Order: sequence, then C-alpha cells, then structure tokens
Amino acid sequence: MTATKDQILAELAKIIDPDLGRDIVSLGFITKVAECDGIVGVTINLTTPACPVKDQMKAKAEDLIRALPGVKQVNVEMTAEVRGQKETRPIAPEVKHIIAVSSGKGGVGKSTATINLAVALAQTGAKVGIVDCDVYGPDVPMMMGLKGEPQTTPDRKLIPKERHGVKTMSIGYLLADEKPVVWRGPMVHKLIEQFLSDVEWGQLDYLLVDMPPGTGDAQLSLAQIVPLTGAVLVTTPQAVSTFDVGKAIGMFAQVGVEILGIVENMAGYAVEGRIEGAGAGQKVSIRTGLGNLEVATDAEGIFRTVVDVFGSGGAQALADKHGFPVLGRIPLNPIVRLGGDGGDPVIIADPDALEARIFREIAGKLAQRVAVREFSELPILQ
Ligand SMILES: Nc1ncnc2c1ncn2[C@@H]1O[C@H](COP(=O)(O)OP(=O)(O)OP(=O)(O)O)[C@@H](O)[C@H]1O
Repeated sequence: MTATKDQILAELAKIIDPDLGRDIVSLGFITKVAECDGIVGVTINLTTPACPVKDQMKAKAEDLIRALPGVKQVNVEMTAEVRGQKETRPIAPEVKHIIAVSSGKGGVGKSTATINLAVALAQTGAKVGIVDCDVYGPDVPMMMGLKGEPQTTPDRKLIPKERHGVKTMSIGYLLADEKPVVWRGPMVHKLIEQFLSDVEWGQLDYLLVDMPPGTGDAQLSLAQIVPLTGAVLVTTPQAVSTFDVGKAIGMFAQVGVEILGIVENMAGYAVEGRIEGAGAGQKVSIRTGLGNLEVATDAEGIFRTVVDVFGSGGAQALADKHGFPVLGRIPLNPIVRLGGDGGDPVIIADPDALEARIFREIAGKLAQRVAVREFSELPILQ
C-alpha cells in the first residue's frame, strides 16, 4: 500500500506557518504533490525567499511524509514567490513592494541600513532595488561602490546600476561631484516620480527607498505618488533621535502608511579584551565616559561588555507605544563604517560578523512582515 495524495496533503496540513497562523495547505503553498512507487515529491512555495523558518518547514514536511505507510523516499522542494501588492499601481507596476526607509534625524545610519538590508534580501534570491532619494546626502553610490552616469534605453528610460545583486538608482549618479544643489519641495517630488516611473526597474520583489532625513515633503510626496507597502524606521537609541522618529511616525500615520518596524542602529559599542594569565572572575574596571563599568573575566581571561554610547531602549519604547516591532539592533562597530566607505557593505565584506548576521535577521523579519501584510485579508478556509 502506498500513500495517496490526500494522505500526503493531510500530513502537510499539520504544518502551521508561524506568522500567518494557518496551515500551509489552506494557504495554497503546496504547488506540487507527486507519488510513484513509494517515492514522494512535494513543492512548497513560500511567500518570500527570505523566510527564516524555511529549513525547519522542509524538515518537518519530510518527517511527516516519511512516516506514512509505503513511503520509501521523500523529496521536498522549497520555492518562493513574493506575492504582490493588492493595489494596481500605474507607476512601477512590475515592482511588488515599495518600502520607504526613513529616519527622523540625519546621520543615524539610514543609508547603511537600506543597503545592507537590500543586499541581504537579494542574497536569499529575491529581486531587489534601491532608489536613493536622499537629495541632501546621496550615499548609495559610494556605499555600493558604483559611480558614473546611468545608461538609457532607446525610449530614454534610465537603466539602474547593479552591484551585489541589487539594482540602484541615485540622484548621486546624476549630479556633478561637489556641486551644491538647493532642493525645493516640488523638485524633490518630481525626482521621486521620475525615479519610480522613468527607470527601467523590470520585475522586482522589493524596492527600498532611501528617503532624505526628516519628516518633510519627500515622505509626503512618496506616499502620494505610489501606494507603499510600508515604511521601515531607523533610529539611534538616544532620546533626540527617537523623538524625531516619533514625528516621522505621526507623519506616516497621517498619510496612511503602515510602519513595518524599527531598526535601532549604533546600539552599543562592544568592548572586549583579554588579561594575560588571568583566570575566571578577575575584576576589570573600564572607564567609559558614562562612568566606570565593572566586568569580570571568564576562564580564559576574556572580558566583554557593551557600552551604550547613545543610550538604550529608545526603539523598544517607541515600538511598545505604537505597536510595531523592533526588527533588530545593530551595534556601533567600525567594520560597518569601513564597509560603507569602501563600497562593499559589511554584509559582503565581513559576512560572518555579528553586524552582518543581525542585518540578515532583520531582512528576514522585514520580508515576513510584508508577507503577513499581504495575506492578512485572506479568507479563512476550513
Ligand atoms: N552601526 C554602525 N557602526 C559604525 N558606523 C556606522 C554604523 N551605522 C552607520 N555608520 C556610519 O555612520 C555614518 C552615517 O551613516 P549613514 O550615511 O548610513 O546615515 P544616514 O542616516 O543615511 O545619513 P544621512 O542623514 O546623511 O542620509 C556613515 O559613515 C556610516 O558608515
């Protein structure tokens, strides 16, 4: 006796997508079930290639099907297809999700976050682009190691410049170096419109928009020009930055843009050292400028602590107040800056670094949030 398709589907229906809270059969994730002489082939099509529980789901499906009578071999293939926005959008219709990356205050690491998240999403297999609308400091070209004027198609559309698997368009490609430009509101509006409609983006799963800092015209323009999937906020932990982000939250609420989550950057500086010959428990006093920190060595004489240079807990407080998640906290570390300055973001230059790992986790959480938003209006199948 061999397992029937119905039996296989009944087993797969025991797998619940943790974010959507429903089983993967009723969600329509099973795109293929085949059985022949005890060999079972199944394809599970997830909502994003960046799904953090992909491997667990695959293992669970294999275990469940293997336990059915007559099954000798199981092949579970995991695929992914980012489901698009429900709104039909005349501008950039081939782009499934447009996500603003915004900060209340300048210099908090908005461009750094945009680039590392975009590369992290692309590394999972998603099609990703970045629009750099930060007219006051278009850092994307330098941080992505790209420069020069973009080429155009025969119908005069700009061709995005591509590196690390991410398509980019930046005002920085179009401005002569060092030449100051005074940007007025209508000019910024026009630029955003052009970057969305006159650039040959092709099919994209996620287009991240690096916004100018602040809560001004640019954010309003973007929300008016295209329906956004949502916004990601970047802040440093201290009160003045989180205060400015509070204003950004109010502005996005006014124009009906959902906050997908907040990234706390420069969240503590990791201090680590070793005292030659010391065993466990030797006390070390570290002078930090925020007072002395007392730590103790471990068995190898190593001590570690985090200095909260910019304070702590600001993002969590905002998240608790407004009901969106903290997507992650990136420590302050020169390797993040060096990656940005050198054109190879830390996620490429130092993929095993803690900061790179955190950026990958944040990208996974962001993709999940987008998928949940997309599925939130699905009818419940019984
Ligand atoms: N976690 C970090 N650790 C160390 N340096 C960082 C970190 N995050 C960002 N930086 C550095 O801080 C500087 C400002 O970052 P970035 O340009 O990303 O900020 P921004 O918010 O986009 O700024 P702007 O307001 O100019 O657009 C850059 O030199 C960047 O490399």
